[in-house]
Amino acid sequence: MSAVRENGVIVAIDGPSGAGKSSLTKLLAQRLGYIHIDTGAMFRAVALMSKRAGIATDDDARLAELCRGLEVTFVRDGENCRVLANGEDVSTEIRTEEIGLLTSAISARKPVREALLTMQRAMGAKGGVILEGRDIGTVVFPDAEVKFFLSASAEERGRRRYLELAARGDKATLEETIAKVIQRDQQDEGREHAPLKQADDALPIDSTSLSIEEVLTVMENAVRERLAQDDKR
Ligand SMILES: Nc1ncnc2c1ncn2[C@@H]1O[C@H](COP(=O)(O)OP(=O)(O)O)[C@@H](O)[C@H]1O
Ligand SMILES: Nc1ccn([C@H]2C[C@H](O)[C@@H](COP(=O)(O)OP(=O)(O)O)O2)c(=O)n1
Repeated sequence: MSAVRENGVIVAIDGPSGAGKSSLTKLLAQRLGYIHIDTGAMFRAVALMSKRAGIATDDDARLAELCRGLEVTFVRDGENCRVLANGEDVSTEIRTEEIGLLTSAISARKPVREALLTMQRAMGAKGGVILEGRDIGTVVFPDAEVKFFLSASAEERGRRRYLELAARGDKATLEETIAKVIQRDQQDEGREHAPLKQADDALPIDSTSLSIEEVLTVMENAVRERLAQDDKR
C-alpha cells in the first residue's frame, strides 16, 4: 500500500459528459479495491432537491440554505452504488437529461460549489479513493497523486449517450443528444467557478476510438506505476 495517505493514493478523473468517467471509475475502483466517489451525482442531488423546492437557478441564498440542510451519501448495492439525499434513494431520479442540464446550471453557483467542495474533501482525504467530476484535479484535490483527463469527440460522446437513452426507451434523436452534450460542455467550460479544465499534471486520454477495456488498462497501469514508486521510497 502507498505510504502517501492512510488508505492509499487519491485518483482524480475529470472530463466532459460521456467521456467514460463513471464507467471507468467504477471498474478501476473494483480493480484497486478503492472507494468510488461520483461528484456529479452529488451535484445532481442538489439540482433535484432545488427543483422540488422551486428554487431559481440563480437564487444563491436559497441554494446555500438547501446545501446546508442536505446530506448526500453513497451506499453500496451489490455491484452498484445508490445515491441518497437526506436518506432518500434518488439514484434513478437524478439521471434524466433534464436534471443533467439543470445540474450544469446549478453547479456553476458559488455556494453550491463551496458546500460540495467541503464534503468531497472530507470524503477523500484518507486516500484509497477515486473521485470523478470536472474539477477534481484542479480544485478539489490539486495534490491528488494520479490525475486523468478523459475525453472523446462530442459526436462520439453524444452517440454513447444516445445509445443509453434509446436503451431506456427515450425518444431523443442522435442530433439532439449531440447538441445537448455540446451545450453542457460549453456551460461547464465557460463558467466562472471551477470550470471544466485539464490539470497541467493530468494524463490526457482520448477514448474516441478506444474500448472501455483499453482505457481501463492505461489507467490501471498508471496508478500501479505510481503505487510501485511510493513503495520503493
Ligand atoms: N471507451 C468507450 N468506448 C465505448 N463506449 C464507452 C466508452 N467509455 C464509456 N462508454 C459508454 O459511454 C456511455 C457514457 O459513459 P459514462 O461512463 O457514463 O461517461 P461520463 O461519466 O463521463 O458521463 C456509457 O454507456 C458507457 O458504457
Ligand atoms: N465535480 C463536478 C461534477 C459535476 N459537475 C456538474 C457539471 C455537469 O454538467 C453536471 C453533471 O455531472 P455528471 O458527471 O453527473 O454528468 P455526466 O455523467 O458526465 O453526464 O454536474 C461539476 O460541476 N463538477
